[in-house]
Amino acid sequence: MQPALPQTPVTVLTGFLGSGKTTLLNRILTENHGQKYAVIVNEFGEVGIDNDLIVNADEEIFEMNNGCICCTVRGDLIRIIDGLMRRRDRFDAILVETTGLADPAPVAQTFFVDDDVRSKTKLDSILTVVDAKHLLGEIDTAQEAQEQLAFADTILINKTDLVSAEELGRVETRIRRINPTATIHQTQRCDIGLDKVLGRGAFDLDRILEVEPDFLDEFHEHEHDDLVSSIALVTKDPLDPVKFLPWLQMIIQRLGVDILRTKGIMAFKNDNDRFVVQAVHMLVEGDHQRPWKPDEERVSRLVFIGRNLPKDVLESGFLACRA
Ligand SMILES: Nc1nc2c(ncn2[C@@H]2O[C@H](COP(=O)(O)OP(=O)(O)OP(=O)(O)O)[C@@H](O)[C@H]2O)c(=O)[nH]1
Repeated sequence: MQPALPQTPVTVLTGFLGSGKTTLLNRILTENHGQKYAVIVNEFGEVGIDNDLIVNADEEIFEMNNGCICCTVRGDLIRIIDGLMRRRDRFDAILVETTGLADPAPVAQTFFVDDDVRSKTKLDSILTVVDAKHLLGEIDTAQEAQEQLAFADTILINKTDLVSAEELGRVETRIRRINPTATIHQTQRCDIGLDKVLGRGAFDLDRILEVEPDFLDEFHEHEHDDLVSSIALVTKDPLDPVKFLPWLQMIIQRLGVDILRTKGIMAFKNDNDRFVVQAVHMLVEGDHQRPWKPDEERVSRLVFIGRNLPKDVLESGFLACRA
């Protein structure tokens, strides 16, 4: 008889839109900790961008774009893990980054209710990243954000540079009302010793059963905020940065309450580098990322995620920024 292989540890990385999950993932993938991770990334919206924002590490990265991970969990996630497990000598642990709008319960549940997955993997931790600046404005309307906190065993209160000590205290108090036991760390740009968040065996099934008594039942119901949708804008024509950047600023100032998240990879005229724009509500960042590769098609992709987004206005404004 073959000796049983050790179960591969899995970390589920969750947190509301724009909280800092990819920032943490990039840290994990670039720091020198001697571990190799297989990464499963799920994102909201039909045009994939997250995969392009993850550092080009030598890791195995799988994208799941077709819908929300918590809804497709029975199919895609199980299939990907099954495929990974056939190559389990190539990595030490698995990271699953969920979309900002995912309920982590069905994701975590996969590691218990599917026999094959359960025998080969072990849920190590549900790690939730929080945007200290935006949490209090979002938490009452976003059921998913509450679920992400309730299920966490470790919480990073990130973006502490954007709030006062008093605001930070209010954020922590609110989190404690939802989850009194998780370990909480405060971070800027998710700067944390990785030994504090990975491989700690922090997941506690008994506690989860207290939060969600039907956690191990086969069909776990969960709800989404159906008003949140995404709009993807794409063009192969180069954009003029002198038109595009002020337009984006203006749109985000005007619609920033409803636009939860903006992400884009832009191809500007006479510019050999990819330009990445990101915004969480009205806070915008933009920078060159890396040169376009010779065989890479120079396509600009911009995704807005939010409520009541005026598609026609966004589309015509975007196309008017062509050089
Ligand atoms: N000021 C500040 N900005 C941060 C910090 N951490 C991350 N950001 C910025 O916040 C934005 C969102 O960060 P991401 O890591 O992409 O967030 P995410 O949770 O992966 O986003 P989604 O996957 O879209 O939900 C980016 O523009 C980051 O540069 C921080 O500590 N302080």
